[in-house]
Amino acid sequence: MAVQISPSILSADFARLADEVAAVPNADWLHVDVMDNHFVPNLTLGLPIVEALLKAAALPIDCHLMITDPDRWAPAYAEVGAGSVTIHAEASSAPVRTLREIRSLGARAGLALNPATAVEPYDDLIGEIDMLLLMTVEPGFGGQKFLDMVLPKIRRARGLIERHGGEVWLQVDGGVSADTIERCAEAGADVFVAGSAVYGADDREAAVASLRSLAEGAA
Ligand SMILES: O=C(CO)[C@H](O)[C@H](O)COP(=O)(O)O
Ligand SMILES: [Fe+2]
Repeated sequence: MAVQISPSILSADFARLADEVAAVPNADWLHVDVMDNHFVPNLTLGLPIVEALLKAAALPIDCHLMITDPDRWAPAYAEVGAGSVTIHAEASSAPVRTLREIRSLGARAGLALNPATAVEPYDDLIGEIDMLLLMTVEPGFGGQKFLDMVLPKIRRARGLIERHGGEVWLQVDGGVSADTIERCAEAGADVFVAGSAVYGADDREAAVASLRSLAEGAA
């Protein structure tokens, strides 16, 4: 279970995106939060900016779609070259079809669950995904406080993934920082999204390195 760090550009300076993505060369992924003002009460960016980022960024892009009707919109993100495309279970009416389509277009397929969504009903979907994303804040905004109540679900999700062979990555997103990352790693997460903890730091590269070493120490 290798630790991976995926800085979220939600907390970056949107007027200087190319410089901001270049500031984290030691990360594994670049986490891009697509929000539509419907599924969540915030509007960020969409396909044209993801396409521009794909040209500007050396890192693979991890697209987190917080949008209504991901069944309609998600495949396009895979088609333009995102390395990973994650849809919300709460928003999808045909997750099996959409996840298979994402995979068939060459991207990793992710399924995200809000803090109040139980993981057990998705046991049978584990074979259809490459990554399970557990939200550790309510989706919509960066800089929120980590929800400790999700820790038992991280543990249960890790058990479920292991029963399916252990190949699926377990990502946590929201309030992940030097104060909380060890708890997540101990519980079984292996991919860590961090927005404000990376882009709020003066030295972004050092913030990524320190999060990685804390997670590795606790895993
Ligand atoms: O999906 C998200 C919010 O919905 C973001 O990825 C997440 O909140 C990152 O920001 P921070 O690390 O500051 O909490
Ligand atoms: Fe996210």
